[in-house]
Amino acid sequence: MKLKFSKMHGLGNDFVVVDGVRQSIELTPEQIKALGDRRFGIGFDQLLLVSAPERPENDFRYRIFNNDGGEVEQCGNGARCFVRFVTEQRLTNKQSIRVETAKGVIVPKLDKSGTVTVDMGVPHFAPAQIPFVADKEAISYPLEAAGRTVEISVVSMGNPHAVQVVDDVATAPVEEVGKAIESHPRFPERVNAGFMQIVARNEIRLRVYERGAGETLACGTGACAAVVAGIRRGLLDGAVTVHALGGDLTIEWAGEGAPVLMTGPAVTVFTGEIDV
Ligand SMILES: N[C@H](CCC[C@H](N)C(=O)O)C(=O)O
Repeated sequence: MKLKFSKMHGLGNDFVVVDGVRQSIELTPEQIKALGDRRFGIGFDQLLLVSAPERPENDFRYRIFNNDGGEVEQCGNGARCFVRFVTEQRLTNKQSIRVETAKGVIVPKLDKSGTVTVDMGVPHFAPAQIPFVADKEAISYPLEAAGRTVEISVVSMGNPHAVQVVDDVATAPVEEVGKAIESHPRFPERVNAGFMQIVARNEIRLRVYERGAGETLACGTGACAAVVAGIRRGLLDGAVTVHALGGDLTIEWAGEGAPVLMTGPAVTVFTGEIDV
């Protein structure tokens, strides 16, 4: 079968985006892993599948697969690429679209300058995916990982994040500690591990060891989770600039019960087709 796709990225977090509206697509986890291989396949951090919505009031459905083949609930950088994709592919002429995900509806908006702002929904702090927080929700928790005790905040943006504050992201043990946190027994569905350096009350540097993909150049939901954790810890306020390895995002959160707004770029590198 010929699979048409776009290769895209949000700050170097890269994606293969597939139109599942005009193509009927069924990919197994093994096929997704093979497509994601950076030597033998196309290569990506995540594969994004665009399809028709289940409810009439929404415009699209959005399925997200890490390059380990596993399906997950949410992807922030992918949401920005999603709206650029459906616009470029003339699947919609709307500027702002309602997109169904596994954990609720997000609303990406493509503005004239090509920047995208996404309402990423309301963060949660005792998600069912992470049972140990359910009965004693706190701002942060001690966690034994890779032979050391770290203090993590748990934030769900639909997908789960464990965020810690470090003195300097450049020297943070992201590979060793991130890997240990990602597959820690306290996270039965695994977790994304964020390492945040506070630069100012409206500025952080962030690295994320992503569940199912390893460290990426940027993580949109990770940036949302880090800013929410920083605000809850009393370290950040207002609109926060997040410096990821691949570039900058702006994250805004007005506090408990409010949605998180993420603004940043989305780039199409090339389109192609491949036999699967
Ligand atoms: N690795 C994540 C999915 C991709 C999230 C990231 N690429 C983003 O931009 O939010 C997870 O397993 O929950």
